[in-house]
Amino acid sequence: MADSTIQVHEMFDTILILDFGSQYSHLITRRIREFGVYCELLPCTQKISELSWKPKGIILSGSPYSVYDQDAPRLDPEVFTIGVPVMGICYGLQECLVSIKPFFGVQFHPEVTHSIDGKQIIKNFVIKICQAAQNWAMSEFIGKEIARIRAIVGEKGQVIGAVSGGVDSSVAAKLMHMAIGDRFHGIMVDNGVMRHNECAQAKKMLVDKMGINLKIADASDRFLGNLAGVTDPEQKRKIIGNTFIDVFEEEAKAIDEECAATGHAPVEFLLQGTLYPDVIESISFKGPSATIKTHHNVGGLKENMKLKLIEPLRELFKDEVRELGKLLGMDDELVWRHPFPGPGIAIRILGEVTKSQVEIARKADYIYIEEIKKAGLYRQIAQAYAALLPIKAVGVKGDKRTYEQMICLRAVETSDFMTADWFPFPYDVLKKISSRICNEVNGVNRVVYDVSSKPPATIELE
Ligand SMILES: Nc1ncnc2c1ncn2[C@@H]1O[C@H](COP(=O)(O)OP(=O)(O)OP(=O)(O)O)[C@@H](O)[C@H]1O
Repeated sequence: MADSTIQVHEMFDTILILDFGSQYSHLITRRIREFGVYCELLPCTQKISELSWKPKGIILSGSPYSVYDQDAPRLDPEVFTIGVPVMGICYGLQECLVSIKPFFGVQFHPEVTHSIDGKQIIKNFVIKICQAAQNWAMSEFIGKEIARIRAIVGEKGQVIGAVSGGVDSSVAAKLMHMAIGDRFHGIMVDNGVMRHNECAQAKKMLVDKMGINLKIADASDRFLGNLAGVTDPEQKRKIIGNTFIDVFEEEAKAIDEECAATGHAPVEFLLQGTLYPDVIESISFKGPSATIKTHHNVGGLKENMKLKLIEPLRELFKDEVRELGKLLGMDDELVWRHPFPGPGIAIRILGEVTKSQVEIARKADYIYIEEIKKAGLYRQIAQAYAALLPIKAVGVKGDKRTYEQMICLRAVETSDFMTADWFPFPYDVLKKISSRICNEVNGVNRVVYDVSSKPPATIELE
């Protein structure tokens, strides 16, 4: 993003959290945002003199280190000289003690929900002591972000972006549309392994209702052609990833040529729906010798695309993106959609991915999700899908013996997708789903429910 443009921490009073590597540091950020104050997390190695902005207050996080460890991370002493209140948590508190400067501190984790009144302690510090304004709200963010995008892109700039139909890229695309209209060119790639009606629905919502300039590139035959004969999960992912890049780059080139032919500026920017957890993951302190990993959302786009990244959601958490989606007029269906992997149904069909296998998996998945929604359980479940197991078993339909494949249902509850439990469905719901799938999906005579937690299983099958 261009350095000269105004950043979010310049638009809102901001609390700075310096991260010493505690696994809870991101929770401090969440807690502060929850009571309407903007905050950002930076690694503890951040030099205060190199900050281009002034925080309203600084919080020093905990750490897996002891302050007595030889390679323990050290605080920049300037933290105490810029005239803002400082609060230390655990390790952060001990760092303050070493510095013998005025500060506030606690020797426990107020940010975790188990700490009684922990949130209140943080709130008192941020609002009463730092006097930070409680104006961090998505309704405020929209206008400011649109102004920021306009400043970055300029009067004539053209932007492209991959839109999956998921909440992140859709919200990012909508913001772009509001900021620069049809100078944003969205590309949705139909990879042949999307869910039932997915592209048509996305078109209805994003193009017809929200007015986003979105092209749906039908490359389904190309993807399925490249996947023919492939059964290895990693191979499948790789093929889909590479095909995606090829298609996206071809479409981007076509848009660029069209811009040139119509006398418009060339495409200079690439929109990405990166969220704050990705940013935290890439910048948080992982020890003195750890290298910093950069996160790329649309991974693998070739260097020679030479596009500047534009990431309007990079300061937001998922629930903030959902709130934004609602404010921007997206319906609940889109805002609350379960995550869907880029390689789509291809990794939910074990073995070879063919058109007919995709049809079976797609239909079963549609019925499954429809019944989950009817039972009012969709929002309680973090992710649910039907997978196709290419093993055959004997069954009987009508008076006839069948020898057909199996559908495996998966549904999990989780707050962070790092660990997950299988969802305890009421029996009658499972019964209805199973009966509908066996009756309505040709080629299937058995339905099983996956009762494995993560770990040792993963949420997806491949
Ligand atoms: N079929 C597709 N067509 C166009 N872009 C896609 C497609 N699948 C994935 N992408 C792009 O890759 C990004 C990462 O995909 P991923 O499946 O990890 O979704 P995500 O990060 O949860 O975001 P979203 O909520 O937008 O789907 C998407 O945000 C989008 O930009």
